[in-house]
Amino acid sequence: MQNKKTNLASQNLCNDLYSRSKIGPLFYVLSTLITGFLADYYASLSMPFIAAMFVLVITAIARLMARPPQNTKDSRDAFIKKHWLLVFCCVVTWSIFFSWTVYELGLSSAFIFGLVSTINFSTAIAHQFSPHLKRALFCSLLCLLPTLVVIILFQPSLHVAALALALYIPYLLLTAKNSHKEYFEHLNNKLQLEAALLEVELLSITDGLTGLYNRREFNNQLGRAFATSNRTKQAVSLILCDIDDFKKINDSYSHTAGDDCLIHVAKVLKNVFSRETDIIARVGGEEFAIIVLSDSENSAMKSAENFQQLLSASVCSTQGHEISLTASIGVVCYQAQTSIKPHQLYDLADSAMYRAKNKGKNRVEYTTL
Ligand SMILES: Nc1nc2c(ncn2[C@@H]2O[C@H](COP(=O)(O)OP(=O)(O)OP(=O)(O)O)[C@@H](O)[C@H]2O)c(=O)[nH]1
Repeated sequence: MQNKKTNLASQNLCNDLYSRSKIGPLFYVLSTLITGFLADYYASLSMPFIAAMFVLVITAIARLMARPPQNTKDSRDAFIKKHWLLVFCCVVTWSIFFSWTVYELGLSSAFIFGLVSTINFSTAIAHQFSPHLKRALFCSLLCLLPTLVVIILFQPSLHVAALALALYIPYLLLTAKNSHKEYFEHLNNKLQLEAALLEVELLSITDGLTGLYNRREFNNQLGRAFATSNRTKQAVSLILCDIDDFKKINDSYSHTAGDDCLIHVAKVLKNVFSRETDIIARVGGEEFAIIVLSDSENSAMKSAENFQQLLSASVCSTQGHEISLTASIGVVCYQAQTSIKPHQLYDLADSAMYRAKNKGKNRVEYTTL
């Protein structure tokens, strides 16, 4: 269960990293283009500008194309590492390009535009990628610090901008930490809700005592089996089985012992009807139904007889008693070409089962269509 939750969390982290990373690369490319235009790098065919554009376009394509894997934890971990490497590449490229622009031009329209872009990028990284807090903070600072250092060392006229940037850093660190906390609170709630929904879904289709399907789900499954049979032209057999003299068991040993007997019957049924396509349901108090797909009439009959013999040869040990059980069983086989409805098949199996009761119980009766 814990493992499943960890897997779901890691899949969510992967998917979120990808979806939050989709738009960012385009802005790096756009901002570099505009800064380059404002700085007049087009006319001078500036090499740092061309190199930055080249790297940013390539990493943008790589970020968009590397979709999150859906299988193993190792492949998800590898995806996260690779994706972060690409984010790192974008940030370093922009950071070097803009620091160099600041170094070359000082105060200019390219500086103002680039500075706002730098603040935007560092904020977006710190918040959008806050699930991976350390990496997010590292890249966010990597975006800001080189520009800050260049301003301090080489552009004394821009020291006010450096002061604003320096003041922004602690604010960024604190809010990123909050985003990280909120992300995991939200993820935890989401996973808990999904798990609760799954549990409710499971409860709505199973019988609480035996863990088999309940009557409602049995009806759904029978409808589906009919549809499959009509499509594939394979036979569907329906087996109904009713525990004999169950009232006596309850009366002689207690209702709890009766419950244990029902669990015991479910176990024997699971042993006999163990194919993946076999559907076993508890359709009444001491009544069970089995849908056997793609089976010949004979083999469904054989399985039913096998179950009847195994059950009568077994004992249910409960509360210091060894209780013997038998069942009366009715079998009917549906061929796709026969024009009957699922509920009519059920009635036919039911009447076969009552024939077995009337003929002395602990036996299998078969109805031919
Ligand atoms: N312990 C237990 N008993 C149940 C449960 N559901 C139904 N029963 C009991 O199953 C018994 C069924 O009794 P009957 O319908 O008379 O059938 P029977 O005694 O098996 O007799 P035949 O069907 O003729 O063999 C009743 O006493 C119900 O109370 C359950 O979940 N647990």
